[in-house]
Amino acid sequence: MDLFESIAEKKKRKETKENKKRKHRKDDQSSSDSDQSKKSKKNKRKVDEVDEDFEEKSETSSEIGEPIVADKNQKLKKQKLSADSEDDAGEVVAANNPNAVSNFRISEALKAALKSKGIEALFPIQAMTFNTVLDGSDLVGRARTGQGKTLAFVLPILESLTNGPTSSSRSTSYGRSPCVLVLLPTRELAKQVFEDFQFYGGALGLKSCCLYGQSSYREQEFSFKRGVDIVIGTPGRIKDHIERGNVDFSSLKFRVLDEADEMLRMGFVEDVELILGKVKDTSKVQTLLFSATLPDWVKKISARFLKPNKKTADLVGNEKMKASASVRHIVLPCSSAAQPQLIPDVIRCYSSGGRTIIFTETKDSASQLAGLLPDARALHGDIQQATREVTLGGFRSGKFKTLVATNVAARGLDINDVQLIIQCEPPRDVEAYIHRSGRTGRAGNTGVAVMLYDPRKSNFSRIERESGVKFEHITAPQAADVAKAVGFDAAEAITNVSDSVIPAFKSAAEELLSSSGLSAVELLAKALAKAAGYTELKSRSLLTSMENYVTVLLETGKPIYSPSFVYSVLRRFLPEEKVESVKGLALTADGNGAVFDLSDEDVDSFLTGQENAANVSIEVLKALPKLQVREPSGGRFGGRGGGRYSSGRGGGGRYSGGRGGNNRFSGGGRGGGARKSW
Ligand SMILES: Nc1ncnc2c1ncn2[C@@H]1O[C@H](COP(=O)(O)OP(=O)(O)OP(=O)(O)O)[C@@H](O)[C@H]1O
Repeated sequence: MDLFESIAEKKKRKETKENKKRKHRKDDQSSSDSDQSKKSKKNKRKVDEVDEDFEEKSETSSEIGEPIVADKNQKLKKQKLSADSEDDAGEVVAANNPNAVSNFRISEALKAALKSKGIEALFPIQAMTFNTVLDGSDLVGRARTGQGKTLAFVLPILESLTNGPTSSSRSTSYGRSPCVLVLLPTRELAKQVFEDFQFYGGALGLKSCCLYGQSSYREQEFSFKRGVDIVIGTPGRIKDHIERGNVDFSSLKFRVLDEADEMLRMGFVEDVELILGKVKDTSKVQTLLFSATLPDWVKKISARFLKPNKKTADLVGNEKMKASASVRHIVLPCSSAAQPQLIPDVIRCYSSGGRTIIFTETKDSASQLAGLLPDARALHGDIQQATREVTLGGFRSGKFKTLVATNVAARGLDINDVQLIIQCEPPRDVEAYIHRSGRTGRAGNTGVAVMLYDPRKSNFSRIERESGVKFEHITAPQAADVAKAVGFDAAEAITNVSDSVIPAFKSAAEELLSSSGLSAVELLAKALAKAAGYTELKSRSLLTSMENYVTVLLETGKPIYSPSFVYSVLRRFLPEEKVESVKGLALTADGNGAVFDLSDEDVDSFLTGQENAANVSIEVLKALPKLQVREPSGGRFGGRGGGRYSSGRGGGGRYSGGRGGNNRFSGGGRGGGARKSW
């Protein structure tokens, strides 16, 4: 959304969106207004908009196994489908679209289940790997976030068990042992994948169960006693059941590691290895690994679990862009103190009225920030499981629109209408950035990912380099931006108030008009601001996004090599307490200046004071210049302290400043620090 879109343009955009929704509602009248049917609307959009050229992707992970190459000639023509001829549309999809479900060995029951979700064609990763899995190969699959990797293993496994190679040897007796095991890194993701297996597997008469911490052992033990086909869960609880002798994984036919790189990381790999090792004859089990990120180190470890003739399907390959290509990747300079005031404005300007997920590095900061933000809840590992489930359920159903989470929500979670991701600081590693920003812009939708950073402490150039993202640089939304973003909705809210209120409020309105000394337009502007939740609008600085601060540039006519020199210059003509009040001091990339924030009431003393200091110039900035990036000092991502300055190597980019105008400044990125627990 262009921040500077006029209200009229926004009205037009909203009407177009409403018309589209009405059109989808017409097509989708049968579906109940559940999250699933919202997904089917999204899926339907996907089918209507299918227009994929299959190119052969160069394989980076060919060492992991023989690459699967899509049929070079598979070209899908643009589907111009009229929404009201739904059945014809289905035939049209089948005739022209090689990815149409009917072109794959998928049973009628499973086709019907897919159709009920609005799925009539497979996504590329699914189409590329379906036959490989159904025909019995081990597989490593990589596709960007939100590209349908879950069904890429769900569908062929279910078909194999009911109509394919493993159907004849599958037990259907009471008390049977499971033949499929799916391991995931978090409870929420385990529940989400379980729901897919329960829905699609249930359509084929298969039983699934979900195992994760702080859930009832008894129910799980009953499932095992009755017999279950598919077990989905997190390693800790699965290991517990093995140690209690409740479940026998010796005759598994499928082992799946979803978010495989996370599952093979320190802290999981030992349990994963113990669990997968329960299979008696590994020649009889198919092992599938999927993730949007597969760092080089995964190849070595995964070789322990995969057969020599394993296959690879890699839709990311050598492409520079590893993160979601349907997301706007934005960086915004902001001190941690300014975040609670800034974030509500970023949400108003960039969430398009949808859901927002905010990521913090620690559980405490997630809880604290959630407590400071309107309509927000926290999700992290210290929260009781029952509360976590209520929270996530409430977020999915729209009871509240802002979720503040640690990395427990970074991977896999597929939640409808997440329009905005905010990261409070650059994450520890590029994989976290890719997965967090991938909670939006899924299944063909677009989204926005805003990463806040402190120019003095942060360095995101490595994330930019390793993710292939070219960050869009902005500064804090200013009053005019916020008014533009919320003005339309506020105007609509006032327009929608029933005329029946006018007689009751008319005299108060006339009294207000005559006594306020303001014009009708000025009073209405106040009413709009109040309807949007604002009683005042403060300006924000460009460097730290602090309210009632401004950013200034100091130059001395010669190069400036360190912040301490700047403080010594300021002390020549300002009292100590004024010098100490300076915030966020950073050096410009050209080495000739320094920028820092001042409170509004101190600006005059700095500007007049400069006349008493030779060759010193101070000016209030309308936009940030390129800044020097603080290099991490030591370790994989360096420490938070120390660190050298270098002329902005990374992250230099153009940005649309809060007050408009295009200027250049370079980004910073956070130094690392110990791995945070979730
Ligand atoms: N063939 C399809 N047609 C339409 N929608 C689909 C199709 N396959 C999956 N989807 C939808 O796409 C969304 C993303 O799917 P999924 O969560 O499996 O993505 P993913 O690649 O696993 O993402 P991540 O890497 O973040 O885990 C889900 O809402 C799913 O229902």
